[in-house]
Amino acid sequence: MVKLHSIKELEDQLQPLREKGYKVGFVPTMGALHEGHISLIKQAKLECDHVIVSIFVNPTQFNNPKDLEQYPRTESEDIALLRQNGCDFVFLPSVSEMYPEGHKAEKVDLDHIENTMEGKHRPGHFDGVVNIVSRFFRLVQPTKAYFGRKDFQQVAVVVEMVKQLKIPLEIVVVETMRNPSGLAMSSRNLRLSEQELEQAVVISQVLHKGQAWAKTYSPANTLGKMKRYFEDSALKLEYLQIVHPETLNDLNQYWVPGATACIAAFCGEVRLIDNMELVPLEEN
Ligand SMILES: Nc1ncnc2c1ncn2[C@@H]1O[C@H](COP(=O)(O)OP(=O)(O)OP(=O)(O)O)[C@@H](O)[C@H]1O
Ligand SMILES: CC(C)(CO)[C@@H](O)C(=O)[O-]
Ligand code: BAL
Repeated sequence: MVKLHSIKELEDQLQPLREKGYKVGFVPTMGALHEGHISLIKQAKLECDHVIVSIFVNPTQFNNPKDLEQYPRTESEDIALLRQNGCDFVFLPSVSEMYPEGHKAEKVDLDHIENTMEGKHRPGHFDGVVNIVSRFFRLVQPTKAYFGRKDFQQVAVVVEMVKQLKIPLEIVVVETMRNPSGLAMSSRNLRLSEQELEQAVVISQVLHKGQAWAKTYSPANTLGKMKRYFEDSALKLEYLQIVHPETLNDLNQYWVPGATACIAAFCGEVRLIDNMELVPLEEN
């Protein structure tokens, strides 16, 4: 595996591959890698000739400075894991490499998908995501880029961004990997105590309950039941919404294919997100 720190090194390695017409798969991450990230890399290896992973804790997408400061950083373990899993290149740029003086973010109109859930509760978050992901896409120029469904709204934002900026690549969405307890794998899980790890399971439990209730009740009534169930937990709910999979509008009376429940909650000081499709296609 080749370690790359500068844009010049990146370009020197990738340009010859592009000229030969190889398919390049790109997996952007913020490090503290776990099996969820590895599933993205495995998918990329199946579909592409070369796989490049970036590790960059992007300061512009953190609305909370404490969250940025405490974001887990495990670079040497990450590198070992990437080697074991056959990653070809890892790009580890510095902040000044990604945001040189005079850097201008590309502009995308996210109005309808940004003003809810993560966008609403983390002001500026998706501007930061668009800023860095568009920059990575311009530099890496991958054939395909891989994102986890765990960050459901991020996928919608990136798909919209690629459409508006007309970036020629395919976005591949990979299912959420979970611990045996059901808890969605997440780098921030590293910040949970043993007790919090157990308490956090209520997030996936309420989503599964929602799947069952959705068979009988309307979206609004399902949501009410889910919220009441969650009230008894040790976690503090930030939002729980049932949304249309493309517009991200809240659903009320009627189900649509792909209707998805999205949740953000604090487990102690750690903010966790998860989501689950409540109504699969074949049931509509
Ligand atoms: N459990 C998971 N299953 C599948 N993909 C995942 C999972 N967790 C994260 N990813 C994906 O990995 C990519 C990089 O995410 P990131 O490095 O932020 O990790 P993370 O675990 O989401 O961290 P955190 O949520 O604590 O920021 C994103 O596309 C994200 O959706
Ligand atoms: C896509 C991403 C790497 C951009 O910093 C980040 O938002 C993430 O890890 O999901
Ligand atoms: N995986 C989402 C990145 C973030 O929380 O900023």
